[in-house]
This record gives sequence, structure tokens and C-alpha cells, in this order.
Amino acid sequence: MKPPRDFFKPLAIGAPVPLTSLPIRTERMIHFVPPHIEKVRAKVPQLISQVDVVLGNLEDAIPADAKEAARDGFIAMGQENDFGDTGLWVRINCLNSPWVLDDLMAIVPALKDKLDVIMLPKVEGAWDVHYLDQVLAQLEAQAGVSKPILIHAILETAQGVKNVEEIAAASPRMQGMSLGPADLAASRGMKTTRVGGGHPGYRVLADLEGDSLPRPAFQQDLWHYTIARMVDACQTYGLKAFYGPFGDFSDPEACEAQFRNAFLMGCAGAWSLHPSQIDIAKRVFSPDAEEVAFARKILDAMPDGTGAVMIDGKMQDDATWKQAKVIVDLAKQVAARDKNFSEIYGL
Ligand SMILES: CC(C)(COP(=O)(O)OP(=O)(O)OC[C@H]1O[C@@H](n2cnc3c(N)ncnc32)[C@H](O)[C@@H]1OP(=O)(O)O)[C@@H](O)C(=O)NCCC(=O)NCCSC(=O)C[C@H](O)C(=O)O
Ligand SMILES: [Mg+2]
Repeated sequence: MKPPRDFFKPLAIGAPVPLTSLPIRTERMIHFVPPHIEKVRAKVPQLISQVDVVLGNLEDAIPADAKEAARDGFIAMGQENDFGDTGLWVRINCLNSPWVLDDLMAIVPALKDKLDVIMLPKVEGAWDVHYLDQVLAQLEAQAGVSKPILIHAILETAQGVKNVEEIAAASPRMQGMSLGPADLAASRGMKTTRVGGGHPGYRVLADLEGDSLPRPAFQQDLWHYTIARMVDACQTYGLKAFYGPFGDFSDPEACEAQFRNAFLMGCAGAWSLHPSQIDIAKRVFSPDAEEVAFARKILDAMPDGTGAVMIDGKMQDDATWKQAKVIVDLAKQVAARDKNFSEIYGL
């Protein structure tokens, strides 16, 4: 189905022309910074070289009486630093909040082309994206912004999941989506207070054999369905899917397992909420060195990507060539940003 004729037209006179495809960027982790905390904000200069995206958080986790301080702190950190090819994102307050209009009116003219992406919380449907799309076009035109500010939706309500495809298709500004497990659990009435990961009560039992007790039990993944829906919607419209927060900082192993589930299901990255989670995201969302080496063998053996060959006893064809290309393209991006990986991959 073709997009409407005016889908790629600016929504305001003087606003930048929308993109027809996403810029190629490495975004293994979206690192959350609470901009109202001076001590953490002071770490942004060193964070820029450590992470792929720095996000100033203005929404949940910022106390109501610190919303202005967080907004002003974010503008300051955006103006005071050169982010190079590290992304600068902001999570604005949700659209029904008393703060969001001031967030947008202050941030867009203050940061202009420095701001890459606005993360929009609690997106319920395409109408939320349409609203932000229009307001941003007006503010961009007024401020003389030359590149369109992109939108990243958080998938964290039951209605948002029901509408995930239309959200993905809603605007040429759409950069991607993140799963927000905390708000989604609340919105669905799920009986967990955890932020991501599994739950000991969500499991299946092996058949009873004789009277051997206890029966083996296997924990299941609470987020599999939602991540799959999000990945399918994002990939259909050329967006990137991300896993969101993992709240238990004291359990890096479970954080890594949750990130890896998301990686294997097609997510490009995850949120890091604490310095200890940055390396976990790097480890998981940078392609595995052996996978990259094998993928390069496939591309070398099938230069034009067609036909079938046997490599190390496994059949490779047009489909696996495409999978190999995804892995090698990602590895090249990571290697360009990360010297360690350039040596590991030999790229
Ligand atoms: C949660 C925190 C407030 C914890 O901070 P703190 O108590 O300072 O932790 P530590 O003592 O372990 O800190 C050690 C040092 O690391 C620095 N630090 C801490 N956090 C960060 C950070 N995010 N970036 C950079 N540096 C950080 C401390 O300053 C210490 O430094 P030093 O003293 O010099 O050693 C804090 O981690 C924090 O605020 N993290 C972000 C939390 C957040 O953004 N939460 C919201 C996102 S999740 C969500 O909203 C749910 C989602 O929407 C959904 O619905 O699922
Ligand atoms: Mg949330």
C-alpha cells in the first residue's frame, strides 16, 4: 500500500523536509540521565564517549517539583556539550501532563539541530504521534531547525500494543519504539512490580512421572509476545525496536539475559539506567565475533547474494545471505564507533 501523496511533506511552512529513511546510527544503548541531578549531569562529557545515545529524562523518575530543573538541566547539558556522533535524545513528559508543552516550547528553540530524537511516553495510538509531529513542525519552522527531530515511541500501554502497527506507520519522523515493561504491566493489570525480566510465578511444569517430586518447572518470558509484536511493526516500517529498562541494578546476569532475549528477537538496543548497565548493553547488542566471521564467509561465498552454497556443513542461500548482511552491516557500524570491536571483528 503506497503512503498518502503528502506523507513526506513538511507539516508546517518552513519546517524541514521529512526523511524518507532513517539515518544509519549505532544505538546499542539509550543511556538515561536525570538532568536535575547536577552530579550526574556533570558526567555527560565522559558519557558521550562511552555510550551511543545520551537521553535526558524529564518524565517518570523525575519528581514533580523537579520538572523545571530537569528541563533546564537538559537544555544546559545539550548546549554545553558537543555530542559528535553520539545521539542526543530527550524523554518529554506525557501528552496529558501539565509540563509537556513547556518541555517542547523550551527545548526545540534552545537546542535546534542538536536534538536528534524525542522519546514520547505512553503512546496509545497514531493520534499521539500525529499531534507531536504537527507541533514539532511548527516549532522547527519557528526556530529555523534544518533537520527533522525524530520521534521514538514507548510501547507501555495495553492500547498502545493493540495499535502498534499504526503507531509505527504514523509519521516519517518515527525512529523506533521501546518496550516499557513497568507501565505496560500496570496498564495490563499484570501481577508483577518488577521492571523487566522474568517472574518466578510465570512458569510451566514438566509432566508428572511416577511420584518423582518436585516436578521440574521452567520460567517463561513475560515479554516475548510484546517484543515480537513491536519488532514486526518496526521492521515493517523500517524503524528500530528496543528493549527498555531493567530495574534490578543488583542483578547484572538477569539484565544481560533480558537484553539478550531482546537482541535475539530483533531489537537493536536497550536502555541503560546506570553506568553498570552500559557494558552489558555493549556486550549484548554488538554482534558476536564468531557470528560476524561466519557471516563474512557467507557474503564472500555469495557476492551477489543469490544461489546456495555449503559452508562448514550448513546450507546458505539468499535468505541467510540477507541475515549475514544485517550482522556484517551492524558490525561495521559498531567497529566505526568502538576501536575495541574494530580489532575484534577485523573490520
Ligand atoms: C537510580 C539512580 C538514582 C541511582 O543513583 P545513585 O544512587 O547515585 O546510584 P549509585 O550510587 O550506584 O551511583 C554510582 C555512581 O554512578 C553515578 N550514576 C548513577 N546513575 C547514573 C546515570 N544514569 N548516568 C551516569 N551516572 C550515574 C552516580 O552519580 C555515582 O557516581 P559517583 O558518586 O561519582 O561514583 C540513578 O541511577 C538514576 O537516576 N538512574 C536513571 C533512572 C531512570 O531514568 N529511571 C526511569 C527510566 S525507567 C522508566 O521510566 C520505566 C519505563 O518507562 C517503563 O514504564 O517501563
Ligand atoms: Mg513508563
